[in-house]
This record gives sequence, structure tokens and C-alpha cells, in this order.
Amino acid sequence: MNKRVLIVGLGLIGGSVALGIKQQHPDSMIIGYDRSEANLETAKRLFIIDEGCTDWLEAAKDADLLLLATPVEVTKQLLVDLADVSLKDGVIITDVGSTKGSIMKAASALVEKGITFIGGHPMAGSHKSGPASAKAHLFENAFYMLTPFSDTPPHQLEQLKDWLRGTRAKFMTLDADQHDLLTGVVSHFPHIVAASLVRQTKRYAESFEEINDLAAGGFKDITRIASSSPEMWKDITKQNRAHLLTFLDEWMEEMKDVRSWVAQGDDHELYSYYAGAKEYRDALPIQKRGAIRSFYDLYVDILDDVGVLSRVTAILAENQVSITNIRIMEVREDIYGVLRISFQNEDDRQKAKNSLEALQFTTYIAL
Ligand SMILES: NC(=O)c1ccc[n+]([C@@H]2O[C@H](COP(=O)([O-])OP(=O)(O)OC[C@H]3O[C@@H](n4cnc5c(N)ncnc54)[C@H](O)[C@@H]3O)[C@@H](O)[C@H]2O)c1
Ligand SMILES: O=C(O)C(=O)C[C@]1(C(=O)O)C=C[C@@H](O)C=C1
Repeated sequence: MNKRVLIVGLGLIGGSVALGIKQQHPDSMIIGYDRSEANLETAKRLFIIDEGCTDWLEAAKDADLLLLATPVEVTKQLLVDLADVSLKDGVIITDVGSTKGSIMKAASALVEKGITFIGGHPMAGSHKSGPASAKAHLFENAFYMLTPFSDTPPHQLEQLKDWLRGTRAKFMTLDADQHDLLTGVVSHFPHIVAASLVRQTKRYAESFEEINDLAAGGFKDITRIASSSPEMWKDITKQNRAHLLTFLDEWMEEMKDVRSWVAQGDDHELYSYYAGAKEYRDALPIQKRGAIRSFYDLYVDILDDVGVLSRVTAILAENQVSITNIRIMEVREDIYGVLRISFQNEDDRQKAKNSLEALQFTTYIAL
């Protein structure tokens, strides 16, 4: 009989993992449940799931793999709800939540009953939500963190990795507290900062409307993640409370120093503040998706000319450069359009840059 996978929460992450599982395990039956009927319908329409269900606890009884992909406070409750359900022998339960400590605690009641729960967290995503944004390749080359219990049978950990292999992510096993510390630093705390920058700008925009037009590249780069789901981030913030309180205290101490250097106009301290940040940021790995996602993108200024798209693609084809994506960006639409062309590697990007510039196109590696 075909293996059955039940996915609860058919949003960006649940949908993307479902697509990844189906790629590697085309014979498995993927059943989905979502509290939102609209999301359930979209997931069916986009073939993210094979069928939907209305009673997930009933569907859980036949599942070989149960994946919880809801906001983390909901996931905690779902684990409690599962306590009285009689599940299939050998079932593996996992989740995709951005926090692990609280979830592992909530799962321990199931583990005490002999059920396997392995925490999971694919370390990639986006500020978008819902099944319509799900992509099979969302996690390609990203780290997929797994937090087994100390007595999780190794073959079940391997089995879970096999289920998830189609995501093409790289697995990393670590303990829950280590997970929450590390993701707190590089993901959760930056979301608080991004939201605070946007809120500060909004306050000024109430008096100076022009701010909305001036908020350009830098502001948009650092605040993209402020467009993420508030429900998801409220839950993450609650569950990683202890680490976030430490980071907030450390940040406020650092800001006190920065404030005094700004007040004094201290050249030396201000220079080394920015230089220290730049040195570390520039050295972060960019070859593969890791600390920074790797993009081999090239931006090309285009005049408002309908033929330009085919001209650019023709030039690249003539020079035997293959592209992975091409998109007209919305920026600077008043004067120019900008094309964003993505390549598989640096060589292709350089070849494209040289051939387009030879024909008087203006290109940029970053906008
Ligand atoms: N967005 C990211 O970048 C990202 C990355 C990695 C992990 N995560 C984690 O993945 C999980 C899901 O996030 P997402 O980005 O897919 O969010 P999402 O909003 O796109 O999807 C969440 C889905 O859960 C559904 N849902 C909420 N409560 C439910 C309930 N009680 N029963 C059934 N369905 C319910 C929602 O209707 C929605 O479809 C979160 O735990 C988040 O922390 C998110
Ligand atoms: O790219 C984004 O928009 C994200 O916020 C993705 C991001 C992150 O902080 O890197 C957010 C939460 C997840 O748990 C994992 C990834």
C-alpha cells in the first residue's frame, strides 16, 4: 500500500515541503489539512496535495509521516491534541517550526508513549505566506535542521531524512537549545530590528510624506522581512523569549555605545564600528546558500522598449550563456526598467556582463 503523508498547515513551508516530498516519493499519498478552507482549496488546485481532509486527527491515524507546518504556538497545541489518538506503528511525526525548545517539550508526552517525534526546521523561507507561494526548490542547498530526542532510533532519523531528501536541503542535527540560540541570533532578533526600523519610519512618514518615496534600496534590503506574517513572528518571539531577552539587552548596551560615539563625533570608534561589521559581513559564505543565499544575478538597465527583452535573450543565446530566470523589476520605472537575469554560476554571469556591455547595455551586479 502507498505510504501516507499528512501535512497540517498548507502554507509557504508546509506546501513547499509537500512538493519536495512528492518529487522524491511520487507514489506517496499526500493528504493535507488547513484551518483555512481557501488555503486547502489552493493547495489542491496547485497539486501540492493529493487530497484534503476535514478531520486531521482522524487522518493522522493512517499516516506514515505526519508533518506539522503551522505557526509554532499552534504546533504546540496540535502535539497536545495528538496525545489521545491511536497512531500507526512506526509513524514519524515532525514539524517545521522556527523554534525548537517549546516544541520538543510539548512533544515529550508523545515520545514517552513510544511515538517518534523529530523536530525539524528548514532554514530558508520568505516574507510571503500561503500555499500559492510554495515552491519545490525553496530549500535547495539550505540547511534543514533536525532535533531528534536523545533516544530517537537512528533508523527513524534516517527515514525522516529520506522523506525530506526531495527538498534538496542539507541536514544538520543539533539540540533544541543550541538551535534556538543560533536561529535567535541570525533570524529571530533581526526580525525584531526590521520591524522597529519600519515602525520608526512610519512615525516620521506621518509628518513627512516624502519619506515613503525616499525609502529606497538600503531601507528595503534591511526591512524586507518586516513584511512577514505577524502571527508567525508573534509565536516565534514568545517561544524564544529567553534568548531574545538576552539579545535585546546586549543590543541596547551596544546602542548606548553607538549613541555616545555619535554624540561625540568619535571618528575612530565610528569607523571601526562600520569596518568591523563590513569585514565580517563580506566574509560570510556566499558560494552556496548558507549564511547568505547565493544569487548569480545581473541587473540590466533597459529603456522602455518592447523589443529589449528578446534582444537581451538573443545576445545571451548567441554567446552561449544559459539563464535560470529573467524578470523585469519594478524599480526606477519612471525612467528605466531594470531586468534581473539569474545565472547558475559566476562564469555565466561574467560572460553575460561582458557581452551585454560590449553592446552598450549598462549592467550591475547589485542594485
Ligand atoms: N516563512 C518562513 O520563512 C519560514 C521558514 C522556516 C520555517 N517556518 C515555520 O513554518 C511554519 C509555517 O510557516 P509558513 O511560513 O508556512 O506560514 P503560512 O502562514 O504560509 O502557513 C501557515 C498555515 O497554517 C495554517 N494554520 C494556522 N493555524 C492552523 C490550525 N490550527 N490548523 C490547521 N492549519 C492552521 C494557516 O491557515 C496557513 O495555511 C511556522 O511554524 C514557521 O515558524 C517559516
Ligand atoms: O527570508 C526570509 O524572509 C526569512 O525570514 C526566512 C527565515 C530567516 O530568518 O532566514 C525566517 C524564519 C525561518 O525560520 C527561516 C528562515
